Amino acid sequence: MSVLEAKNVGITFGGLRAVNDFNLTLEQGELVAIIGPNGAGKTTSFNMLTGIYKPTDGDILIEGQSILKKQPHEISAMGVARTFQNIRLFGKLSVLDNVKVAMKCKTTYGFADAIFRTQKYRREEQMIEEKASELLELFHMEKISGLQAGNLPYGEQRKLEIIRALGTDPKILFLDEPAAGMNQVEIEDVMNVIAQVRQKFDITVLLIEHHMSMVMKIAERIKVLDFGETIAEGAPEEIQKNPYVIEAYLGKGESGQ
Ligand SMILES: Nc1ncnc2c1ncn2[C@@H]1O[C@H](COP(=O)(O)OP(=O)(O)OP(=O)(O)O)[C@@H](O)[C@H]1O
Repeated sequence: MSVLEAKNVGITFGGLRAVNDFNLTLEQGELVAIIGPNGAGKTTSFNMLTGIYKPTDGDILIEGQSILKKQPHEISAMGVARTFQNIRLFGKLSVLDNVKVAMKCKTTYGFADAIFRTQKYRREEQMIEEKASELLELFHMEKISGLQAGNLPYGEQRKLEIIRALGTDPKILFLDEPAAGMNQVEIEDVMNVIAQVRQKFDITVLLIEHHMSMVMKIAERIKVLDFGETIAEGAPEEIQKNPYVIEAYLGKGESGQ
């Protein structure tokens, strides 16, 4: 069974057809990218796939189950995690606490357990602390785990967002422009992080990215949107040669960033 299946999905805002006839199948462990010019419908598609927007038509299945009637937190519990275009960390909290907060959705203790610090509460809190520390170690951030997240360099904040998303044990990770605003060194770093995520966690990754050189290197398959329509889908080498893509996107001076 596919991890995710979007069938003829579309959404209309007022009179504007933002995404039309969007179809996508993700298999376990795949890394797929969505690209397209500004306003093409990439983020809107992400928002539908993660349950933030309800499509006007079509269906979205995660492991065979429709998400259309589910709330975002229920979809998250089905194994969906995402990062956003804009950084959404708790700037005043430590790096470690940021990861721990993201993992709270995995706890089963109640309010009373927390107030009375029951054994269940202490056991789960310790498990979270250990797992968050392991994740930070894996991505070489353990030495800065006590620093305030808001004081980290930009690239490290973006990396921390990916680690937070991983803390929820996702089956599918949606990354919305993980390399936005990064310099070349930071881009290389985030590419390594994504490669490591796939090696160590066997999860499916769908990403939106404007840095074409990065997309071409790491994606196995690319879907290209333009004015809400899919204009091409295929392996990076096919996409690079596709005349519609060149006209819509690559030809507008956004390649090779
Ligand atoms: N909540 C909304 N209400 C009305 N229109 C919207 C809404 N969200 C998106 N749109 C419109 O839908 C279209 C697609 O926008 P979207 O943000 O998905 O594009 P994008 O490909 O992610 O662009 P960018 O690369 O600039 O982030 C745009 O015309 C946008 O103005």
